[in-house]
Amino acid sequence: MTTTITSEKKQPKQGMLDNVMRQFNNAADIIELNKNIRKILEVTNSEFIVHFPVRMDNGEVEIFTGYRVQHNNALGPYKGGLRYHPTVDIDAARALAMWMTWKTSLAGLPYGGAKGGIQLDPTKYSQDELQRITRRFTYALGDNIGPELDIPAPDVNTNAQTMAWILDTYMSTKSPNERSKNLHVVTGKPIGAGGSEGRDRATGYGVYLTIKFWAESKNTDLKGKKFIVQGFGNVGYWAAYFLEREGAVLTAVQDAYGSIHNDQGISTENLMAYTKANKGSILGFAGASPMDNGDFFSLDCDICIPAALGNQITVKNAHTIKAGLIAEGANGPTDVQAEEILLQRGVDIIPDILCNSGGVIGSYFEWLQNRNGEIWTLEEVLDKLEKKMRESYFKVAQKAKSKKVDMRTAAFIIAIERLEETYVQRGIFP
Ligand SMILES: NC(=O)C1=CN([C@@H]2O[C@H](COP(=O)(O)OP(=O)(O)OC[C@H]3O[C@@H](n4cnc5c(N)ncnc54)[C@H](O)[C@@H]3O)[C@@H](O)[C@H]2O)C=CC1
Ligand SMILES: O=C(O)CCC(=O)C(=O)O
Repeated sequence: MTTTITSEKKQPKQGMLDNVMRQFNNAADIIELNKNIRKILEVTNSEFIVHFPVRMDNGEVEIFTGYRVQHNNALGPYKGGLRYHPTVDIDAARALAMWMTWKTSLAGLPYGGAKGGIQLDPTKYSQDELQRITRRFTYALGDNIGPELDIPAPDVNTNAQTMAWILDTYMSTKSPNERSKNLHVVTGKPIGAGGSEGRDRATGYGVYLTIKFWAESKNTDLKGKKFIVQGFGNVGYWAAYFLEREGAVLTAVQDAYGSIHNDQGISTENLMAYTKANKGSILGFAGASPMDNGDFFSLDCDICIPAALGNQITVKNAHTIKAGLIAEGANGPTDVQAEEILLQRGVDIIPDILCNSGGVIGSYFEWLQNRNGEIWTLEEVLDKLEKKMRESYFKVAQKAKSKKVDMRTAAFIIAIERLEETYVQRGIFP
């Protein structure tokens, strides 16, 4: 099934899809992208919507809806995470799949872009139920995913365990002789199930690295800088952990349950230990005071790291942000109008497709190891990741300077130009 995404002029809808289309069109206009290639990149290649039944612990059967959108595979197999959240729908999956295409292209990976997930609130289900839901979703997707076709990974509310269930289910559909050739059908697996050292922290480490490169280019030190983090999951925690090790001070955190604040500093390790014992919630942590969610983004700080959901920084709060840098750990946290306000106010933004690209780069390393029968050390993985992220960061900074555009537009230009070159070289649109 192929579905057309209409451009923002035809579809004046707010949300992540509107955002990514505006970002794409802005960069495509600047480089006067070949109109035929533009037509291709404006649409998704394939979209799968599956409804599947799962038996709950109480014996009742519930029907779930899952999505997988494959945006583009000109550069290689589709790649991108799976999200379990009530906001997952076809438009969210389309937007997130498109961001993956730009992200993998920018990072110079041999991948295209995809994303998907299940529309559900995982807090309402037991671990056993989540396992059955994940396995039935994997059967429903069937051979529309695959190690050389489309490779899922963790995203919001999915993790290494989810990937292990997918791997196990997918492998069970293959003949015994084929099973070991399918280890790279998902990345972000537990180490014992074929995962890579360092993939757990790769996204947050990458967020930290881009902030470090920003500081380098501004000739400033991260020591003593105050930062706030929205989302204290995989990305938010690891970003905070590495920044804290550099001497920066975490002063506030917001998650799905509420917000906490301590100007003297919040220990990332203590907070993580607390949330693990507190069903994932930061609320009640003794090392900080609760605060209103509405005041979170306007807190006095140097660096703001949105690492939760999309469309969090909007025209409603962009004027109040005090941070001089926004490092986008999340996908699509800043909407286009908010970005205009922030740029006018001189706030720097490290865009998502650069800032959080450590995750998919880490996934690429896992995929390569599985494919080649190799096992790399944590040190090797983090070294290679730093090298790749440094290259991407300064390429974007250089492009922003030469084209006199902001970092996001520069990142999009690099990503789109790589895709354009591929199509032109293949001779499809001479
Ligand atoms: N996990 C990965 O490797 C990558 C994740 N990302 C992006 O990073 C973001 C976070 O992903 P993960 O850390 O993996 O998810 P996660 O599920 O590990 O953590 C999500 C965090 O966000 C919080 N949250 C959820 N809704 C919220 C709300 N309305 N307000 C404030 N906080 C809220 C949750 O309580 C939790 O602390 C997402 O946008 C994801 O797409 C991007 C690249 C890779
Ligand atoms: O690791 C991956 O393959 C993709 C991670 C992801 O979903 C993202 O970068 O948004």
